[in-house]
Amino acid sequence: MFEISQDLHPDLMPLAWLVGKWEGEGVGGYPTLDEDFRFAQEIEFSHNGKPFLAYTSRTWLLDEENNRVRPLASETGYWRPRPNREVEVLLAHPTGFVEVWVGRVTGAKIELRTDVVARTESAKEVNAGHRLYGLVEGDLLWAYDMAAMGQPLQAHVSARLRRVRVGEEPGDSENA
Ligand code: HEM
Repeated sequence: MFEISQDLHPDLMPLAWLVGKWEGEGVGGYPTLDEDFRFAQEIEFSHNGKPFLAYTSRTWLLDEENNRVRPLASETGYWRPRPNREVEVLLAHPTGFVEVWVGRVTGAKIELRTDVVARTESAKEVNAGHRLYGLVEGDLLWAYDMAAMGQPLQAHVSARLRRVRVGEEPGDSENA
């Protein structure tokens, strides 16, 4: 992630509440899966003074004692604010997808839908997505619905994350 504190670009004001590091737990499932699951998640939003946020998310399967059993999904990309509180998001997934998302920021809520989902020949069938992000009681809540594996758009995962760091951490690069 980016190195040192820079002033937040003014265009980022609608997204400023995301900047920092978040950790928490979530739940997931899908009609094509045998079992629902619980996961741990860490998200980081950072900036380097330019008008976009860099974003990474990592997740781990949780067992009943909240131990991290194995890594699950991860994703990385950029959040690009546009005029009139619109936002464009680019995401890449190690499972063979790249996505272009478009949406809108309304206060401390962001609603996104996929404009484009591209996938490699070996990736599973994912056709569209919808995401909600919101700041609730100081926590980041998010939910992801997907249309995949021949199923209509419906819930796949959702999570509630606590803020573990506000803004940039000076010397971040030393910890990378
Ligand atoms: C917090 C994020 C996510 C978590 C924790 C998660 C977790 C899981 C788990 C545990 C499975 C069951 C199979 C396995 O163990 O790999 C699964 C299946 C799947 N996930 Fe996710 N996922 C997440 C995000 C996503 C995203 C962003 C996409 C699409 C871009 C996606 C697409 C799929 C697909 C297509 C399947 C296969 C369903 C099937 O085989 O029937 N997931 N996910």
